[in-house]
Amino acid sequence: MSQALLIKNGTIVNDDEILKADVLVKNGKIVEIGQNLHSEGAVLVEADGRLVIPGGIDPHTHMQLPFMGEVAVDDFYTGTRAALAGGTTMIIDFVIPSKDSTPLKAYKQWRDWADPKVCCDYALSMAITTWNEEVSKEMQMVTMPEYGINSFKFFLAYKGVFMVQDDEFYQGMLQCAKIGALARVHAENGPVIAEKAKALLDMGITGPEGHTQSRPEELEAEATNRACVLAGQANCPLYVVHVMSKGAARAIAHHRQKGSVVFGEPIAAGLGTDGSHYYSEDWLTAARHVMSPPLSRDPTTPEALMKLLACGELHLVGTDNCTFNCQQKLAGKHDFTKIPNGVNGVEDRMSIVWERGVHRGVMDPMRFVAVTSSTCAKIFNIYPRKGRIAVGSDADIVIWNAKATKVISKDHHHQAVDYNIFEGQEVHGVAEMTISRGNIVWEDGQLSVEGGAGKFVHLPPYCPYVFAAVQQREKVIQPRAVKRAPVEEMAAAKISEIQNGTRAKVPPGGGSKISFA
Ligand SMILES: NC(=O)NCCC(=O)O
Ligand SMILES: [Zn+2]
Ligand SMILES: [Zn+2]
Repeated sequence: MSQALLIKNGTIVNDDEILKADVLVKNGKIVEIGQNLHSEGAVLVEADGRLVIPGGIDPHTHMQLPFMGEVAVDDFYTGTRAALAGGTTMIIDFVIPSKDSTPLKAYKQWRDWADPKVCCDYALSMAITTWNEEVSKEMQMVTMPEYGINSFKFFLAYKGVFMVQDDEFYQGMLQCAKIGALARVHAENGPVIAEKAKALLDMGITGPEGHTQSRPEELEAEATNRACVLAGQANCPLYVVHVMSKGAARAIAHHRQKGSVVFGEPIAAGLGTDGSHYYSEDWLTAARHVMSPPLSRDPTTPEALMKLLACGELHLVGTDNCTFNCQQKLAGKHDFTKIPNGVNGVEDRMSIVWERGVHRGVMDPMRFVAVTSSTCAKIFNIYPRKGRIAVGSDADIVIWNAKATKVISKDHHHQAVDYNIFEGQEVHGVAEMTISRGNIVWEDGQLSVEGGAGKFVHLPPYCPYVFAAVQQREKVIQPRAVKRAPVEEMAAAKISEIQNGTRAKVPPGGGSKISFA
């Protein structure tokens, strides 16, 4: 049981309100919000001049992911500690079964890895990397309450590794719709990328610049559009992970305007830096930025994505945190297709969004809370337990100092990775204190939390925020049969009409509904 906390004189920001009030926390929950609160024995937290916001939720991480022959260096311990230091109190990590595993086996593996190590709360989303009856059944199983999965991710890239074909993706989405789960998609055209990569290598382009040249933005936009079309055909809600380009964002907006239920997730990397690094003459600098889809080569993309987030065309910010040290990146020193894909972000996401969104005047603080926390809680069906400062909500709270600045650097970040793609960037907006489940875990630049302190959060299916419209649509768009007379009768009547050059007579016994004008 955690000690009671009384947060005094702060300004609470939710996604729809800003108010000055005190917040009382007991036993890991918010128990009272009001003016001039007192509580005997509670630890006082002075928040005058600071914002009191719901802890950030990162919807997209890959802690200790085995990928491309390496294992991501930020594990569930270092990764979630770093998250807390940056004001994120919950992550949603991806279970990614290898082609020869199954969803259930992989689920158990991820829980075994994560449960003893996590420092903040976490939930899981399941990737579907193979398609067969068993996988389809296990999808249903893991959406049961004891497992707590309510979303499945399909890769349209990484041919031969995680990629599924369009028909498998479509069938997977039909199953998602049936079991009340959200489909998520990594949208790139895997087969064409594989062709392009081979052609570039044949030309002698082996460096990280080949990574971006093999993955033109059009291939992300094409796959995003295709995914939205197929989701529409399956009447399944869709969530596009790591939206990296304007074209992909445009495809999402286009389908939303047509009535599709589709959400777009840009990531900290795509908002905070760009793809110019791939052309750096320093191989390591370029390789450190290798991720898929690549960072946009268009320098105006980060600001454009931020504006789309601000106006509601994009919805929430993830990180795709999947970190490989320089030594691991060197696996691709002679062949860019072998550079492990992935970058950092889990620690810096909140400050990057504040700096480039709120500080630069693109979005207001309520929208900041929406895109870093509340919308994620709504989409994954845990709102308002998470994502809101409200009585009854979990006490995952950040005391946010909008005036403070920091310079991001690998030298003092808390991640295990030995570089930072935001190196040297000065950001306004800093998590001064992070409270997780009612415990102060980050204060005065110090972390005090142990592995296993975080808890697994079960995500229930059939989230109304995601499913209300598609469920109603399902009723409206039921396939429709036309009632006709038996084809044999019709054929006989037609033949007789043609032979006699006259109208067919009603056959003995009648019964035909065919009318001839
Ligand atoms: N994005 C990336 O490059 N690495 C992590 C795996 C994925 O999400 O595609
Ligand atoms: Zn991906
Ligand atoms: Zn990812």
